[in-house]
Amino acid sequence: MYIVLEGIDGAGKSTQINLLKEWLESNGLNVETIVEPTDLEVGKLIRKLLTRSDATTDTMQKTLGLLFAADRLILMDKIEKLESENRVVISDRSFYSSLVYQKPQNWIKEINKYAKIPDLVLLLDLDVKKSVERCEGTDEFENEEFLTGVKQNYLDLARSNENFKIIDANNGPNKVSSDIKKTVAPLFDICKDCIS
Ligand SMILES: Nc1ncnc2c1ncn2[C@@H]1O[C@H](COP(=O)(O)OP(=O)(O)OP(=O)(O)O)[C@@H](O)[C@H]1O
Ligand SMILES: Cc1cn([C@H]2C[C@H](O)[C@@H](COP(=O)(O)O)O2)c(=O)[nH]c1=O
Repeated sequence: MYIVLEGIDGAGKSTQINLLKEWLESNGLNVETIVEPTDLEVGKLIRKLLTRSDATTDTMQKTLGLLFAADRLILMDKIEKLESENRVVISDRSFYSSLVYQKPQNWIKEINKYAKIPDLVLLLDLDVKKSVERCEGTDEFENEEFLTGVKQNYLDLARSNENFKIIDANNGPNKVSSDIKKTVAPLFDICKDCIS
């Protein structure tokens, strides 16, 4: 099972991944987490480029699109292997991030054609103002105008992809966590009504 958490910057993905992992493990499942961009060479280069003042220009976005796709491709064999060992793979972001942050969409789809489609995408939907407040502002993407477009792109994707579930990320971390558990529980035959 390949579960992905998506959302604009600061939506609470890493907080919720930790809580979800702990809860699934307490229910007897083996869980492995992964993060995009990775901490491998390409991922490190991406993190550096994200702080450049020209990171949102058309040319740099295409460059980043290619780098994100390459960084992601390295992870695909690892995900397959973990799944074959019956591990639940929870990922912080996926190719859907490229579809909403980079463009043009058809080209992004093409260069990500070998990326694995997640079984479930939990879209943490947060108000853009809250996102900007939560972020440190080190990356060029962390501004209200850019993230307003990204949030809309996510909602459009959620509408056209059945593997998406929208979670209201404006609530406190415990409420967000219980909403996520209720969404995930049926996949593993865990009692939904036992979640507080
Ligand atoms: N539900 C919540 N309510 C209020 N603050 C939260 C909530 N969830 C997370 N935070 C805080 O918001 C900040 C960003 O959270 P987190 O790192 O989990 O988000 P993220 O989506 O992984 O961020 P990024 O996209 O920047 O990696 C942290 O300071 C975290 O403590
Ligand atoms: C995978 C991926 C990520 N991004 C952007 C989204 C964020 O602004 C940063 C990643 O940092 P975070 O710690 O997850 O906030 O990169 C992107 O534009 N395209 C992608 O494919």
